[in-house]
Amino acid sequence: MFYSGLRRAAALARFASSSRVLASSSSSSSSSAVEASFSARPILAFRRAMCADPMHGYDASRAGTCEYTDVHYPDPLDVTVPRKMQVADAGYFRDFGGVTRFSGPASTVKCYENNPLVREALGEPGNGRVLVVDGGGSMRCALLGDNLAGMAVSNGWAGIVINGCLRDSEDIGKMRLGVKAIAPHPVKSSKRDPGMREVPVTFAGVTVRPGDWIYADMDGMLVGGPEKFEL
Ligand SMILES: O=C([O-])CC(=O)C(=O)O
Ligand SMILES: [Mg+2]
Repeated sequence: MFYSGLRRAAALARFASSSRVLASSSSSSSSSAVEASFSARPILAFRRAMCADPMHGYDASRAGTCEYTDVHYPDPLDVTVPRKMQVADAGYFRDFGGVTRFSGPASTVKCYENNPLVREALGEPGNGRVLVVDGGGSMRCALLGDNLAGMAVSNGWAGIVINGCLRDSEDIGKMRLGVKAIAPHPVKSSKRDPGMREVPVTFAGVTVRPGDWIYADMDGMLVGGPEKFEL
């Protein structure tokens, strides 16, 4: 306890002195991009200072769901405050991919216990998109497996979010792909009923329209609308 208190105090002192250096040099014409980003990003600069401590191994440049909600989801209890983001219900998804932090514009599939359109979508160039599959929350079969997930990786999809199940979860966990789903299930889905592409889908307390930006990490999932957010 005592040592961690000292460590924190040292990190705070480093943060204070680095902010003084940056503040005094920011008036000069030689301000670097780092200094510019410091003034725009005090929270990230603070994290960077904390990270100078080798005991803290977290990512100093993180801009994840917590930082986005701090800025764009101002008062969680005041329902009259306008929101720029929707936040998915807690505990709805589990992370299954080898990547847990991903973002991109959504492409959507709506289907029920059938996955031909999931295959069709993942066979297209992903260009960093996130495939959002509303499988109606069925717990009776899997809408994604290792073959389809492998196609997603090869075709450049950033991630897949499934309101339903997947299989081959051990293999998917080794892939360079973000995947959120409800649960694993060993049974594959039918191939008879295609379902629908690029329609609005609603689950986990959020509505995703095609083109909406998805931000996902281990803390949750945000839907940011058609405009991409940068911190
Ligand atoms: O084929 C399916 O429907 C799911 C599957 O197992 C895979 O993608 O490997
Ligand atoms: Mg399989």
